[in-house]
Amino acid sequence: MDIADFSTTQLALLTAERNADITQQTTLISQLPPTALVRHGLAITNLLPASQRTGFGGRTILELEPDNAIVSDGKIPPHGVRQGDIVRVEVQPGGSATKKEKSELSDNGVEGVVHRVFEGRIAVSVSPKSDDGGGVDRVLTAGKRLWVVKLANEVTFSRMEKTMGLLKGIGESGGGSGLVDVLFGRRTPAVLKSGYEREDISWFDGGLNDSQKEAVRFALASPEVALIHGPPGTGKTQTLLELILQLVTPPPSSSGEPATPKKILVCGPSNISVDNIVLRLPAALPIIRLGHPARLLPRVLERSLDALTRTSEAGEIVSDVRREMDDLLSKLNAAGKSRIKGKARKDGWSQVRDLRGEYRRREDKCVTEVVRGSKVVLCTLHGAGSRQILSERFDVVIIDEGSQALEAQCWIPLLMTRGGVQKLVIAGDPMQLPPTIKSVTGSMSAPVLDKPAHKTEVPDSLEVTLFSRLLTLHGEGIKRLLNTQYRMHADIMAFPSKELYGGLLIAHESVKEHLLTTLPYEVQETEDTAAPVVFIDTQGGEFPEDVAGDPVKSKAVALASESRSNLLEARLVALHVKALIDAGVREGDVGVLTPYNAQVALISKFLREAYPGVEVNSVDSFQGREKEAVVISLVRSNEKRETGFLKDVRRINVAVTRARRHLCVVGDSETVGRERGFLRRWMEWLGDEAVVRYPDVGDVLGGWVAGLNVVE
Ligand SMILES: Nc1ncnc2c1ncn2[C@@H]1O[C@H](COP(=O)(O)OP(=O)(O)OP(=O)(O)O)[C@@H](O)[C@H]1O
Repeated sequence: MDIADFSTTQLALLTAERNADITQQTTLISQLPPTALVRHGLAITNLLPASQRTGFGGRTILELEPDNAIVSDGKIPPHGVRQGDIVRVEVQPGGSATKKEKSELSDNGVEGVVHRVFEGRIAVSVSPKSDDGGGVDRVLTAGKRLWVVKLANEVTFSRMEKTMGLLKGIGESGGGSGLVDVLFGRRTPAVLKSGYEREDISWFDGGLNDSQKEAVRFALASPEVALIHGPPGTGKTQTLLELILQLVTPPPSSSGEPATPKKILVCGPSNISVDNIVLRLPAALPIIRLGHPARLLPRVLERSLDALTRTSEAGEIVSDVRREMDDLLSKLNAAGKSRIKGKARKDGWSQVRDLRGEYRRREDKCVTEVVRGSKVVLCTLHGAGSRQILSERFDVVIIDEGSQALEAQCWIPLLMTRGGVQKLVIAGDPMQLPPTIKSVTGSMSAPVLDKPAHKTEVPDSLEVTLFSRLLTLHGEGIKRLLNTQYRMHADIMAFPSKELYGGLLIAHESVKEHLLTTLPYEVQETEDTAAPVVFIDTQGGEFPEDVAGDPVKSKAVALASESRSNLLEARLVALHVKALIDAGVREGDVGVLTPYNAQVALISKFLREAYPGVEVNSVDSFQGREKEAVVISLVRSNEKRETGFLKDVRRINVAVTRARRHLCVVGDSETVGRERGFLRRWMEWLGDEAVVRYPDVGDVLGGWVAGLNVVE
């Protein structure tokens, strides 16, 4: 495949995606009133400044609280702003503000990352660069109510574009390193050409199953590239942990010579994917987790740059500068009579800027020392482009959850670090959901599996992941399948295994027959708790879907807000949840999943009061997680037999494979089964293998509200 062609196409696709992202966000922000933006999870209104201090990297941490004149309990009302989101803090426009006034307020705001979200407080971290224009000061001294608006994350795009630019340069100059050539099919991977020896390995984790051991062996032996295919619950992370330990503490060679440990960069598409590994690595291993402290799990912070630089000697000098800066900031922020004004204020801010520069320089030096001393560096794929590791050289790059990463993201650790990466190992599962794409481009945008048709074909959609492209390019020989899963009852696993994993999945002894009735606490045996799979079939048209959404004309807004729901089906779901909980299943062990956000909202409303511990979520947001009992609401039931979102087999796969001991599917087999292929076969399978119920609409309506104490 031509490298330059590939990167040029990627650049065009990334531009389209960036534009779609910005258009959607800005259209929503400019067209919807603040209340609707809050409802869409895009903003928090009515805030006041509470405090300001200096955080890691000289960032200003700005804390905001709800205005007590508006909220009586001191709590921020429900919102969708999460830790790690990129936001702008602005003076809140009044109800009658014109477009021009709104845009001025926006220009005067300041951008940052959400550092922490508490019930009654939100902390935003503003980098020195984005505060160069004095935005924090302007916002804080405005004396007005503030709001926080979520922004499209453009930084991610710039880094991917930069990386694709580098790749294009490599292509135009006629080729790359051994690894780059293998990744584009210009060279055959050595393991495919000459095979490899199955060496005896002394395992750190003796409990690995045979397929996991084989995957580690293969990844160690392959000089350039190895794919580890991990279907749901098969221990991808467990396998990668072993691989990491083997790479950093290799056994001596056969002649007794000590082997050179490899320096490894471990990445994942999300912070949580990286933190999951950090938490499971031995405490004695010198590792470092890079990343914005705002985005790391609290338990991971002690292995973060922030913590490790503080505890080093050089870190003490850095702390002195930080203290000096904080003193100055608190003087500048003083209100009332002691408020510094005029020239003194201007000089004060210029001194803060100088101190920030000094702080960063010292911190950089300290960071370089800490990174150099770590055998394993862990960060997001995006984070691998951060300046803290630009000058580091890594031997091996390991990517977890590779099927959820854009290919351009995967190139960041390979090209943005100092060069010389010899080997790439990717763990993933192309049968689960790929990264979410907003732009509609190319033939691959239809909900099909993300495989290019031919090995020389340049992918025309961002949905084609590096994992899948490499599989098409080099064939099955380049991957190893983890075949034993430790999550699902064998009946829950049966359909996905047969349809999507060639019937190769095995349910481990420990889970193969487990049911809700064998949970480690008491659960009554009922028709529901004794069944691994239940299908509540609403066929017959008496449980029709609705179209929900804000009455907004703009197409972008409509697209972002339109969703489907199904009121009667939501009631059936709630009834089933009630039956499980009445039998003794704990609320925290039950999850409700549905592809549609409107249905998530509806079911949440039904269950919130009675069962606050039951998690209701969209399928896409629940990927990577599990519950003992999962109830799936399929929503679609219409005369046109449209199935929309459900068509993507990966979405159904993710939904089904979240369940450990009990799966209940609620849906209309006539609508869903109309779709030829996978969906029809699924409906047939459920009809034959599950405990099937045909609900009566009268039963669902009558007496139900009183029974569940529902808040409608
Ligand atoms: N060899 C093994 N023996 C016993 N349990 C195992 C083994 N390998 C993995 N597990 C267990 O299986 C579960 C899933 O493992 P892990 O989190 O590593 O899988 P994963 O493939 O990364 O998960 P997901 O499908 O959610 O991405 C964990 O509870 C883990 O402890």
